Amino acid sequence: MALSFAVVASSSSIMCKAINANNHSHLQDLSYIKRAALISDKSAGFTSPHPNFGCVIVTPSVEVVGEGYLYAQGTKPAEVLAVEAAGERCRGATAYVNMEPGDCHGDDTAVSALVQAGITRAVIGMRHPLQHLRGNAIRALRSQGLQVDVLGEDMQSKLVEEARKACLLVNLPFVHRAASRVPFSVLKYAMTLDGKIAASSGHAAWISSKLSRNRVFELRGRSDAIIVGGNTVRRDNPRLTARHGGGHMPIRIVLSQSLDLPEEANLWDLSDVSTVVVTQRGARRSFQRYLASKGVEVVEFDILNPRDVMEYFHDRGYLSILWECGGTLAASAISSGVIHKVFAFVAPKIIGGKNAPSPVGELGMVEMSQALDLIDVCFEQIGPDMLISGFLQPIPDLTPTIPSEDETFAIDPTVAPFETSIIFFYKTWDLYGAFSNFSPHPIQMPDEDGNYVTWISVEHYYQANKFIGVSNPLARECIDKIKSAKSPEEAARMGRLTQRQQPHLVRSDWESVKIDVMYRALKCKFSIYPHLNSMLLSTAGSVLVEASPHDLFWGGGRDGGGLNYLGRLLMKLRSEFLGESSAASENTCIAL
Ligand SMILES: NC(=O)C1=CN([C@@H]2O[C@H](COP(=O)(O)OP(=O)(O)OC[C@H]3O[C@@H](n4cnc5c(N)ncnc54)[C@H](OP(=O)(O)O)[C@@H]3O)[C@@H](O)[C@H]2O)C=CC1
Ligand SMILES: Nc1c(N[C@@H]2O[C@H](COP(=O)(O)O)[C@@H](O)[C@H]2O)[nH]c(=O)[nH]c1=O
Repeated sequence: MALSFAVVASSSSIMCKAINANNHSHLQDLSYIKRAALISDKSAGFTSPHPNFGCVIVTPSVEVVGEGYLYAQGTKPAEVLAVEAAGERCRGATAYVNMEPGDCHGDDTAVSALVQAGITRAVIGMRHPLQHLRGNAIRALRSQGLQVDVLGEDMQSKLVEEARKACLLVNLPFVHRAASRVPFSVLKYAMTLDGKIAASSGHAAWISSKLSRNRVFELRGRSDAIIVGGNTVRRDNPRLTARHGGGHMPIRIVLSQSLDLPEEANLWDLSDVSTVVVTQRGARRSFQRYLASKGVEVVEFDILNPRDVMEYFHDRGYLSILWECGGTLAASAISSGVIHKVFAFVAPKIIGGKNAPSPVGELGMVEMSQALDLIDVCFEQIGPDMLISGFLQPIPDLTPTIPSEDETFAIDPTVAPFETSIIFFYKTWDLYGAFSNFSPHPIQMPDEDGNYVTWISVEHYYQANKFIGVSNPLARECIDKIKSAKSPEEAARMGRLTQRQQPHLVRSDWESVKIDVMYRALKCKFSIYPHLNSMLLSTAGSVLVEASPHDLFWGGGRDGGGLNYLGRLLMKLRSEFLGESSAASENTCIAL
C-alpha cells in the first residue's frame, strides 16, 4: 500500500478545531510541526542509524521558548534539549515533535522530560515507524494527562497531510527501513542536454557545474554510503568524499564482479573514510588479499546482484545509499527494484556521440508506455543546470501497522522467523537494542589516571582503552578526543581510524585484554541500571547474539560464522547476576 498525498480529506473528516485549548490556531500548529521537522534535519547524516528528531516548545501566548534536535545516536534527546532551553516556561506549553519519541533503551527520557517540565499538550507529526516502539510514548504521555494530537489521526485536513509529509520526508530512510528489507536508495547522475553521462571516450569531468557538484557533496553527507561500479572506478578514479565542510562522511562501496580494479586508486586511500569492495565469490583472491592489506574490506557474494547487496547493507544498519554509478549498474539496480528516488542534474551542453554512455543502460523495455513515471517531481535551477528529482517508488504507507516478524511469517510462511530461543540484537532501536555497546547509558569507570569518570557509553570506554598506558602524548590526546566524542559512532570512528592509521599508539597488550575491558564495562552498565539488569535477566534461557553481519569477533557474522563475543559476555554476566540473585534469595530463606 502506498501513501497518496494528493488525497483531499472529505469535509466530514476535517476534525481540527479552528482554535484549540491552548489558543494555537490550526495553522500555527502546522507551522510549528513543520519547524520541528526542519530543525530535526540539521543533523542529517549524523543521527543515522537513528531517526531525526526535532522538538519545538510554544507557550499559550504563542511564543517559541525552546527548540532542540537530536545530534546523533546516544546524545541528548530533542525533547530534553528543548525543555532545558525553555526552563520554567514549559509550564502549560505545547511541545511539537516531528516523530513520536522512541523509547529504545528501556527508559523514557523524552517522555519524562516533557511531563516533568509541565508541558500540557504534545503535537506529534507521525507515530514511531518501528512496531515495538509505535504508540508507546503517545500512550505514556496521555496516561500522564497530556493532550496528545497526532497528525493524520487526531488532526486531519489537506494542510495536515502536507505537514505530515514534511515529517515523513525528513525520516524517509528510516521509514523505509521499517517497511522494507533494503535501504532507501537514490540514483544520482549528471547528464548533458543530449542525455550523455560522458563523452564517447568515457571522459566525464565535468558535466555539471561547480554549484551542482557542491550540492552533490551535501547529498553525500546525508547518505550512509555511496556506490559505484567497477567501470567508474577504472574510468574516473573517484574519491566520493563529501567535501562540503565538516559534514558526515559516508563510506564508499564498489561493486565489481571481475575485481579487475587498479592497484592504485583514490578509493583505497582510507585516510578520510573507509571503502568496502563487494565482489563475486572467488574473484581474484590475490587482489582481495592486496586490498585487505590496505585496510579495504572485501565482501564476497555468490551472485552479485543489487538486491542481495542491498539486503546485506540493510542488515549492517545502513539506512540510505547514494548510487553514483554509470548506466550499466544503474540499469541493474533499477531492474532489481532497489532504487527509490532519482536526482538528475541536467547541464545545458551537448556532447553528441553514438556510443557515449547514458544514465540508465538496458531495461528491456520496448514501448514508451512501459517507461517508469517519476512521482512528486521537483525542478530546481542550480547555477546553469537544472536538477530534476522524483520518486521511482511511492513512499511506503506505515498506517495502520507494520507487520512484525511473526505476523509476516503468518502472512508469508516462506519468511522464516527467528528461532525463539535466540535473541538477536544489534542497533539500539532493536527490541533488545539496549544490549548494544552503542546504547546511551553512561558508565562510571577509571580513566588513564585511575580516577573514576563518566564515559558516555560502553563504546567510548572500550575505544579509549585501546590507547591507555601508552607513553606517547598523542595516545593521551586520542583518549581525550574519544572521551568527549559526541556519540558512540563518533567514538568508534575515532578509535578504529587511529588504530588503523597509527597502530603504534595502541597498547601492546590490547588483543589479550580487550575482552576483559569489555566485560568490566558491561558489568558496570548492567549493574547500575536496574531496568537493563531486569531486561538481561528476562532473557534467561535464550542465546544472545549480536547480529552484526560484518563483525566476526564481537558479532555473529553474516552467516552465523562470527565469534559473537558480545553475546557471550552478556550471557556470562546474565548467569553471574542470576547466581547472585538466587544466592540472595536463598540467604533470605535462611534468614526467614
Ligand atoms: N555523469 C555522471 O553522473 C557519471 C558518469 N559516469 C561515467 O560512466 C562511465 C561508466 O559507466 P558504466 O560502464 O555504466 O559504469 P558502472 O559504474 O555502471 O560500472 C559497471 C560495472 O559495475 C560492476 N557491476 C557489479 N555488479 C553489477 C551488476 N549486477 N550489474 C551491472 N554491473 C555490475 C561491473 O564491474 P566489473 O567490470 O569490475 O566487474 C560492471 O562492469 C564512465 O565513463 C564514467 O565517467 C559514471 C558515473 C556517474
Ligand atoms: N561527471 C560528473 C559526476 N560524476 C560522478 O562523480 C564521481 C567523482 O567524484 P569525486 O571524485 O568525489 O569528485 C564520478 O566517479 C561519478 O560517479 N558527478 C557530477 O555531479 N557531475 C559530473 O559532471
